[in-house]
Amino acid sequence: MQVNDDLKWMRQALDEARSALFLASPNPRVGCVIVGVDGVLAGRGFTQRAGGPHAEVMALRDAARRGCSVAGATAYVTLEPCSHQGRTGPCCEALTRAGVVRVVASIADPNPLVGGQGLARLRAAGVRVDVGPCATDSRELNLGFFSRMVRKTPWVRMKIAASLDGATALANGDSQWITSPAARKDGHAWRARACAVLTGIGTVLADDPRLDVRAVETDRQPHLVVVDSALQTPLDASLFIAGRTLYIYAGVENNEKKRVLEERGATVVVVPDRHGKVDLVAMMRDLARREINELHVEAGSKLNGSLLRDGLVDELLVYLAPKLIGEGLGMAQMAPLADLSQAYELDFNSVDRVGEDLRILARLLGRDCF
Ligand SMILES: NC(=O)C1=CN([C@@H]2O[C@H](COP(=O)(O)OP(=O)(O)OC[C@H]3O[C@@H](n4cnc5c(N)ncnc54)[C@H](OP(=O)(O)O)[C@@H]3O)[C@@H](O)[C@H]2O)C=CC1
Ligand SMILES: Nc1c(N[C@@H]2O[C@H](COP(=O)(O)O)[C@@H](O)[C@H]2O)[nH]c(=O)[nH]c1=O
Repeated sequence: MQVNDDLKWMRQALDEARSALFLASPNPRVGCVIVGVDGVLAGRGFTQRAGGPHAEVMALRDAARRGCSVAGATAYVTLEPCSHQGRTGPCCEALTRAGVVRVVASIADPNPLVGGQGLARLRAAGVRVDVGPCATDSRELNLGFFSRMVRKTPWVRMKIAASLDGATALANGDSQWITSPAARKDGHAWRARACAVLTGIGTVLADDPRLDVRAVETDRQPHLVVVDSALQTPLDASLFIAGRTLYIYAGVENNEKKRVLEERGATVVVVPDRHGKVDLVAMMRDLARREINELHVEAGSKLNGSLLRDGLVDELLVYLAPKLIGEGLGMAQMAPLADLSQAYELDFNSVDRVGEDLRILARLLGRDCF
């Protein structure tokens, strides 16, 4: 009976966590539900913007607002409560101080600053602790955070808009638009959940894109990352948007260009590979240090091909329009394979219709095993 109740309440806590999808980054999306001794919901909440209250504190505040007692209550939290003084106070203390006697956590926190200590502190304070319900869902919702904490690189999702025959642009570079407004709006929702959007200088020069979130409501814009070896980003490019964090990764030192781009508001990071291009592996590590959990790639076929070659892509988000374009630019430029055993293997996670287009979410095999 208790197992069923635990699942029921943890699913509600997960619903709370999903409300933080666009908001919590770079913190994990966490939800909390507090159930009183009478078995009735006392309070619920989810992680706010970075620096704001965590889910547990929001749920305690909600209970206070409703006038519900939490003495003797059980708290369901989708991630181990934090035990450290970060931008906010430790949540395990807030729970014990409020009189919570049992905490059910979906999964332990992969953050080395927390890693089991939150649960240990709760137990030391006499709180009964259980771990496990809905662990897969909680981790999946925070794959970017888990990836950054465990692998020290972001979770990389490559978005591609293509015709049914796999073209992402005409041979002359024109690509606007291949997919329908509904699919493009859906793409904005995927941008919104990411910590950062990444593109290449080829796309910047061809499209002069903004790569921000406009088609869906959000309180937080993802950062933008441009891969631009020779710092060719034009100073009047549309991607310079006041207030947005912009990183430009270069492959060569050029102090004069760096200075003018930084005056324009960008942060220039030089990570050269052997050819004077951007070292994409070093860039990913650097992005993780800058607290990028989920990275949403919207680049052309050259950069897409290099990211795949370097083993940096975790999943593809492909929109397929019911159009045939014929000769054009492909999804990802790759060296010819010698035989089919070298093909990248993926799993189709989901296939949905969005407007008149198809949306395919496909994960490279084994990428989520960390
Ligand atoms: N339909 C769709 O989903 C999309 C279509 N497009 C289309 O794609 C076209 C642009 O494609 P493309 O020219 O391939 O542009 P990319 O966005 O792939 O940028 C490629 C450039 O990135 C730079 N770069 C730096 N380091 C690396 C590296 N390690 N590996 C690879 N590239 C690196 C290179 O320029 P440098 O050496 O100068 O730094 C390279 O030319 C446009 O026509 C655009 O409309 C673009 C995005 C999405
Ligand atoms: N052509 C194409 C896409 N192209 C992507 O959208 C970028 C433009 O973004 P923005 O300037 O923010 O509107 C462009 O540079 C490229 O990365 N996306 C799609 O969903 N469908 C499409 O058919």
